[in-house]
Amino acid sequence: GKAVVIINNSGLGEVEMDAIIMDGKNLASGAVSAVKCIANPIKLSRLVMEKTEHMLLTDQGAHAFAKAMGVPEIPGKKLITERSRERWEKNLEADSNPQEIEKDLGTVGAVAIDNEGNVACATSTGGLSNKMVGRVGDTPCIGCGGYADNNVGATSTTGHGESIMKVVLARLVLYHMEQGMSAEEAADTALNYMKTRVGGLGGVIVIGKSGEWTARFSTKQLSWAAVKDDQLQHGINLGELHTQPAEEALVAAGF
Ligand SMILES: NC(=O)C[C@H](N)C(=O)O
Repeated sequence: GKAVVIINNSGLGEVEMDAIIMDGKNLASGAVSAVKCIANPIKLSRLVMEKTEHMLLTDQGAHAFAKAMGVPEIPGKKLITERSRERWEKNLEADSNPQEIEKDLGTVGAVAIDNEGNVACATSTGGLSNKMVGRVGDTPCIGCGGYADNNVGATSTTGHGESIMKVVLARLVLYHMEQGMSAEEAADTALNYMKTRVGGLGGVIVIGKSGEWTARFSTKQLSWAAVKDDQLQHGINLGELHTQPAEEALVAAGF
């Protein structure tokens, strides 16, 4: 059997977030795990990267650091959407399947390249619904939730965290690119390995050092968008691809 779950967020309904950011130029990175009441965990991760000698701060120490840096705390309830609250409640029912990651839509990731060939990645998540208190997922772990190296490219991942950690998914994608695969081939090969080796599903966004990019996933959907030369491309389902001027999309979104 499984270990007895003593403390579970199922009872608390609170949000604990993990995040990472990485700079491909010097392999610097910063991460936070198990933080609550922080509006922008990636910004806090960036402060860990830029203002400390360390790479990952967790829980109480991360909060003390946030306070010292003047990062305000927000009410935890502000981080909870109606949809995620409903899911949490549904997962409390005896016949529920909280492990189902297909609907864990709280993870946000980004990869980028500038005109000097510097790449970077960032990932932020509330993790899996109804997880144990103190459970840290893949997202803040370097090489799992993300990795960036100017010599290869950058990746940000989403999906079943425990599976992602087993295969060190972000670094695995970049490894395949180092071995000569295209970004797309590398993403598919790594995701397929995770599926066949440990039965885990997920998605990755990838950018190569020469600017080629891809969004690939073994889950049913992945919401992705990319901007290049003022053109916006986006999709959700397999094979879905829309293109429009970025300017037009920004106006439509109210910016
Ligand atoms: N939906 C997600 O991406 C969850 C995240 N990878 C985690 O396991 O914490």
